[in-house]
Amino acid sequence: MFAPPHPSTLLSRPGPLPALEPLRGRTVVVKFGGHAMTDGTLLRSFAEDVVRLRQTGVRAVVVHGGGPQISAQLDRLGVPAQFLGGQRVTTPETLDVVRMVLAGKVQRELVRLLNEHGPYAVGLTGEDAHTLTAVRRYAEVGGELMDIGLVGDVTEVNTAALDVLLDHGHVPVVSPLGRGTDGEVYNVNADAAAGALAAALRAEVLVVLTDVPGVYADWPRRERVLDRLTASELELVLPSLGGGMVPKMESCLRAVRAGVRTARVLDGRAPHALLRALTGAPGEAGAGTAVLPG
Ligand SMILES: Nc1ncnc2c1ncn2[C@@H]1O[C@H](COP(=O)(O)OP(=O)(O)O)[C@@H](O)[C@H]1O
Ligand SMILES: CC(=O)N[C@@H](CCC(=O)OP(=O)(O)O)C(=O)O
Repeated sequence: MFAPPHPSTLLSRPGPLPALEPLRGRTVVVKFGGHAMTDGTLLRSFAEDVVRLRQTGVRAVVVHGGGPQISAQLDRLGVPAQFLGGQRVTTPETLDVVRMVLAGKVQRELVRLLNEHGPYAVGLTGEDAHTLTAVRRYAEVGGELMDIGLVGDVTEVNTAALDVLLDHGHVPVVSPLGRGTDGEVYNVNADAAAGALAAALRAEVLVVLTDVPGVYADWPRRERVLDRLTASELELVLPSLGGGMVPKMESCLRAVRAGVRTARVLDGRAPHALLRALTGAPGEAGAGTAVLPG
């Protein structure tokens, strides 16, 4: 069986990485979930991988989450965190904290780590330059539509600012917030933001880094991970998925249906998980679940 190259081999020489050559000039959207941001070492290893993509001429876009980090901050402020249908109930007060944590803390930390390697990263939120336009979404609970506040669905993506940054060799780091045409700012699920961006940018690959090795076939049993699914197979599997996996797989489906060649969901808590995923083949250790056209 193929053994993925050890990260130290991947990173022993600085500069372009030959194994990434097929992606040169292509766009790769990486969603880094809050549950995968376990410690500083891991954030550093993630930043190294993204820089490696950039150094190989890959147009890399990072979309970050931060759900657990938002909940921790709300807890510190004594504001209860509440989710309905997998989305955070977002009052105006909660939105302030969401914006503060996403754009002021998580995004800043990623930008700082990426820029330790060179003048690469530029942070922005979906509000900037109308990158993400959103409309209020309601949660469906037991067949009923519930008001969950300032939570949005992405209806439009304007890639103009991202294109300029990518054309100049920058790595955009995008916080999942959206601008409403009604003058509101909306809290957008980070998986949904990443899927919409991957689709609009016609990315080659969407990588979703989370805290499970991929999609478990018999959830909630954690025995067998699916190594690949076509978009049509995924449509059949979607109703069996739970919790946080639903928006991830909906986003992968949206991206692949829009022309993205591969969407992958994998465990981002292993060092250099991103490079391993992009340089290995489906089914290999650490490669996660691949969603393919068809
Ligand atoms: N079929 C499934 N396979 C794997 N994980 C699943 C499945 N269904 C639900 N999950 C849950 O989805 C979680 C990942 O989503 P989430 O907690 O939102 O992470 P993130 O912060 O990375 O977005 C997993 O930890 C797991 O509990
Ligand atoms: C509407 C909604 O739920 N938004 C999310 C945005 C952050 C996110 O999605 O972060 P993860 O990827 O780490 O889960 C939230 O407020 O938690």
